[in-house]
Amino acid sequence: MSSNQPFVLRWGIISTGMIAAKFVGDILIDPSTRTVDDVVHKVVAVGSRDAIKAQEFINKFAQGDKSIKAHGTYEEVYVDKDVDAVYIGTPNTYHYQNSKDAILAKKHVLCEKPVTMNAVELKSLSTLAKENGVFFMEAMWTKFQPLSGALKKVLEDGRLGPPVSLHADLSLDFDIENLPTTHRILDPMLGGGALLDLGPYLMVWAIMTMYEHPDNKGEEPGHIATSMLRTSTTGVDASTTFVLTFNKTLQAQAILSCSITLPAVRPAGNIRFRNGNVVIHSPLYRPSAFTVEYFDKPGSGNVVDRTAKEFSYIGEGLYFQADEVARCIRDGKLESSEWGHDKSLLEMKVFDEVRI
Ligand SMILES: NC(=O)C1=CN([C@@H]2O[C@H](COP(=O)(O)OP(=O)(O)OC[C@H]3O[C@@H](n4cnc5c(N)ncnc54)[C@H](OP(=O)(O)O)[C@@H]3O)[C@@H](O)[C@H]2O)C=CC1
Ligand SMILES: O=C1OC[C@@H](O)[C@H](O)[C@H]1O
Repeated sequence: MSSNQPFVLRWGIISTGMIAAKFVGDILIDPSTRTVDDVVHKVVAVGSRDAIKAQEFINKFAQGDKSIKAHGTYEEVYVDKDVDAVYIGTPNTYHYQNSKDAILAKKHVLCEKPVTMNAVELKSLSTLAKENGVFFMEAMWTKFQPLSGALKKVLEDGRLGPPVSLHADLSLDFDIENLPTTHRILDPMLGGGALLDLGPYLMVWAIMTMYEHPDNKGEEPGHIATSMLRTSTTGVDASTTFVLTFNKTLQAQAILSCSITLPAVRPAGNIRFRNGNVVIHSPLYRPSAFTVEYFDKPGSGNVVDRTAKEFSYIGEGLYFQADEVARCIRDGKLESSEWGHDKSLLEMKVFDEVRI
């Protein structure tokens, strides 16, 4: 329960890469700027494989705050008694081991997407987190943006009827011809490729529009079809398309594409319902707007009512997921009800099947 004093969550940051910097920049923004007054975030430690890098990171992204400890190993963060929760921003293939080490040290964990490399790893972490009584969540920040909450309300009010199809495309041109093959997006040893990098966002849209839809009653897709194009250099997938067919309680398909060699498509998502459409703006990981269209009668395609909803906030919007972590920990929850282990597990199971 909230009291007059905000709940302070003390974070330890694992790694000093690009997204760790953005995460720290965001959680240090005054929560009142997003009308949040019940939780606040404090960075108390940064861990890098190199202590000098950790200190440089603090100087650059946390205004050189002298109260933040710079650790030269990740292990020092896990055992730091001042740390409540650990944020993991390492490459994909390290998520399992880093999360496991943090959980065994009894730290709560927010781990970057994709949470693990496969379903087996995730199941093991999920069990371990529960055994150790700690909160564990994939950093699926899109789910916690205000736009996602607003869309959920639109879907739940029932006026659109059941979903029929979702076409979603998240493409980003990484200019892979000019990247070293050791870059995280190309290197199989770091979990490179379009599916693992961009696929989690496609899954969040399929989950929001179909898996979570009240008419779906929690059923997983009954069929998955897939196709991949691989890079000639390292063999990771350059472009992947997969189709999830929800044929148990819904009669609906999510047609999902991602690419690391193509520019973004606009709009990035189109959800079709019996009674209308929802158009999602690009980029799918942080859309700033969606448009809801209603038909004159079911199935007609004749739009008679159109409403655009726009969202803006300062920073990147990575703090909304951190607020969820803080509230769950404050309230003694081991999982988020919005992005619990079941949803990450569905993502991992789908990815396992897509890669067969
Ligand atoms: N939510 C989002 O919007 C985004 C999420 N991501 C996710 O974040 C993760 C990291 O991506 P990003 O920040 O772009 O990656 P970077 O390459 O910029 O940073 C990764 C960091 O991980 C640490 N690290 C540990 N082991 C290795 C290794 N063997 N090789 C390279 N780095 C290593 C390093 O920190 P140190 O040297 O300090 O130990 C490094 O700085 C990925 O899982 C990705 O999917 C990425 C971009 C955006
Ligand atoms: O999570 C991500 O979102 C944005 C992209 O820039 C990035 O490659 C990806 O990891």
